Amino acid sequence: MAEESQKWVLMVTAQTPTNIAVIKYWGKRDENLILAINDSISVTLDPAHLCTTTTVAVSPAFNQDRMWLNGKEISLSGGRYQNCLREIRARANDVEDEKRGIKIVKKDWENLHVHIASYNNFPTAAGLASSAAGFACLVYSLAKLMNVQEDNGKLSAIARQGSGSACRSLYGGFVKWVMGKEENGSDSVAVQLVDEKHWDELVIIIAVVSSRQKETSSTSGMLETVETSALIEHRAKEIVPKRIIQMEEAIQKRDFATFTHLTCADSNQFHAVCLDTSPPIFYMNDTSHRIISCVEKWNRSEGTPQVAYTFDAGPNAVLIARNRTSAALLLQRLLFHFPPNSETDLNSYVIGDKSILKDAGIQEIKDVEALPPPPEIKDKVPVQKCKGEISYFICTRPGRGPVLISDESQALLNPYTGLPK
Ligand SMILES: Nc1ncnc2c1ncn2[C@@H]1O[C@H](COP(=O)(O)OP(=O)(O)OP(=O)(O)O)[C@@H](O)[C@H]1O
Ligand SMILES: C[C@@](O)(CCOP(=O)(O)OP(=O)(O)O)CC(=O)O
Repeated sequence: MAEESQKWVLMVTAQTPTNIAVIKYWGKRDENLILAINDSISVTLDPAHLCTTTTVAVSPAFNQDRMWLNGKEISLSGGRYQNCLREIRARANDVEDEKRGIKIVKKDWENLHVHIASYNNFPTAAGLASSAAGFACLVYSLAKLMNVQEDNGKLSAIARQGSGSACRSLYGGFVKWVMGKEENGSDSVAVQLVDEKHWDELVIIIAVVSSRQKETSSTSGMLETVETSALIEHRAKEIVPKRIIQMEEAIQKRDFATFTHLTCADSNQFHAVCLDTSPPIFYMNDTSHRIISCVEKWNRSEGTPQVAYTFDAGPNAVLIARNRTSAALLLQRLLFHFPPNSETDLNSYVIGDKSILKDAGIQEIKDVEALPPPPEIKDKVPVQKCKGEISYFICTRPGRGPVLISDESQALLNPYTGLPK
């Protein structure tokens, strides 16, 4: 280590996407290593709309590992953070910054401490998979800082130990988490099925459902399911393996009808095993059910599916439309059924890729008010409008995997002090 200049701070900043499973992970065979009881498949969401940015720094001046999440210091003492930090440190290599005269040799990493600052550009712990983007970004940025020479597949096995779903955020496009067979989890890794350009006409609309409900965390929920549900074993052993094969084929062929059938069926089965848990776990609420019925009615009336729905451990709907035209028609339907509260402006009600709103012919609130009932419900009275049940919509698309951010102005830590800016 360059003893003469004890004050240097070396930093790396990275950005990592979140992901939504279309074949769900639910249930572990090892709680500590986070090993799943079935394979899962997800789509990575465009980091332009939902992502984590993390800056990691090392300096001989730091006397302990510290982390700030969304500006607030949090403890790193939890087992999941410790497992990720230990696994990354064990793979660290020599790092040299010749210009600044900094040299860290492999064994120095055992004694050097890190500072971590992370920011989610979407609500944390709100059922939008912040832990997935968060742990993927933590592992990816630390690996770059410490010159870890492993590919993203190997890094995914470390991110997995932070949160299972995080392993799938190491890649863009469609990603499979292979559950693996090894007891030490070395073969429980993420693999990219196709990149984000393969099926780029898909449009994703997330309905963030207003909810004051206290939810059961995914971690404890899936543990209770494995312990008490009679259905979960059948799902993991018989149903999911077949669906994984079919889903991979549907993705390769861009077969939207099969994709929709599998995505909706798997989401519904995941919620069915939650209901089969004792005590039962309710993640979806009445609003979620209303969204399902709106989509089901529309898909049925069209003959060919226009949109797939999937729900994680919460009431929020993730709706995957076959193309921009279907996405615009979907948004019209969603805004018809779920108009914003009078105090909410349209600009903050539909966020992300607002061009979908334009395609839907909606520029202002009066355009929402003027929306006619969708034809598939026209003759069925009374038409139900549920004002204020949705907090907001995020329009996005499949996106890329992690990237390094070289623009230092975007770093979250001060380059001289290593403390949050
Ligand atoms: N940017 C981040 N960096 C590191 N850890 C994070 C980050 N964001 C979230 N986390 C961790 O994830 C936890 C939140 O995970 P939790 O599973 O409760 O919510 P979620 O992932 O947003 O929702 P869900 O899993 O239901 O989709 C936080 O308490 C924190 O420990
Ligand atoms: C419903 C899910 O979103 C469950 C995600 O569970 P987590 O990855 O959050 O759980 P832990 O591994 O205990 O951290 C489905 C999925 O993402 O596959």
